[in-house]
Amino acid sequence: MTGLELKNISATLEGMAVLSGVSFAVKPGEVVGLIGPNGAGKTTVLKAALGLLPLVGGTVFLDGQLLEGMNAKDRACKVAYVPQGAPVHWPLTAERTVALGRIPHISPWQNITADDTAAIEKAMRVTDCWKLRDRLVTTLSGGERARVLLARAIAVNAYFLLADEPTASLDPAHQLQVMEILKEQASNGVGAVVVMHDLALAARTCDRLILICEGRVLAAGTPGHVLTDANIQKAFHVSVSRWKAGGVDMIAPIARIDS
Ligand SMILES: Nc1ncnc2c1ncn2[C@@H]1O[C@H](COP(=O)(O)OP(=O)(O)OP(=O)(O)O)[C@@H](O)[C@H]1O
Repeated sequence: MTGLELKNISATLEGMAVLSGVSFAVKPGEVVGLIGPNGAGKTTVLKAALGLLPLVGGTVFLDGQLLEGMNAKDRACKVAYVPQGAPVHWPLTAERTVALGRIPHISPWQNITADDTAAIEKAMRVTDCWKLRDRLVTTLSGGERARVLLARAIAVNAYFLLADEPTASLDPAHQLQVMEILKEQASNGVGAVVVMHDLALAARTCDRLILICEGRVLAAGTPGHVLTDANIQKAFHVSVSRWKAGGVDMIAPIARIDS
């Protein structure tokens, strides 16, 4: 597996240009943070990388192959997705919800195998939701549901994991845990792209950051290269404070800057 590569992606939604010439690649074994202000186009980038969006320009390659030339089952086995906001539509148990992650691997009319059952349990244990397995997902808290949906994506055993704000509704310990899980997935060869708004968490946990602003890549590279005062001011219209705590570089917004 060589990587997931977006080349010069442009997309228009309801007549409005949403992405313009977005290019970046994710390699197996790295965690890439996708950051940027609300409405910048981060979710749209993930949808483009999943082949869920008609593009007006550009190409997505998965392992050197054109994504649009691959069938849906193949794509779904290779790239897993954690959607934003932990939406759930059916009153399934948490375990059955996670089992949905195995669908791309199951042939029509085939029952789930011991491998599927093992993948489901493993994904639920690493995301700390095995104890929730018999609960209906519709009765779970937002944070519990978010962990179940992360488990569903991990259960796919895909080469790439695209997660849209998987830490958004989590308490501090579970935020750190989710990032640790993504790093552990990466150490096993998975390439992860994670959308996040917490710049300090992104800086300390991602190998690289891509800063999206108004549908374009404003900066890409190491957290130190991307999170400059100038880039943060341009993208987020805030000034930040930086300090070290317990050997960790911290960064927090301190004031809005009117543009
Ligand atoms: N289906 C759609 N039809 C029309 N416009 C859309 C559609 N989906 C997204 N957009 C617009 O595209 C732009 C980018 O949206 P996107 O969801 O990718 O932003 P984002 O960076 O993920 O934002 P956030 O941080 O708020 O989640 C926004 O202006 C949004 O209103």
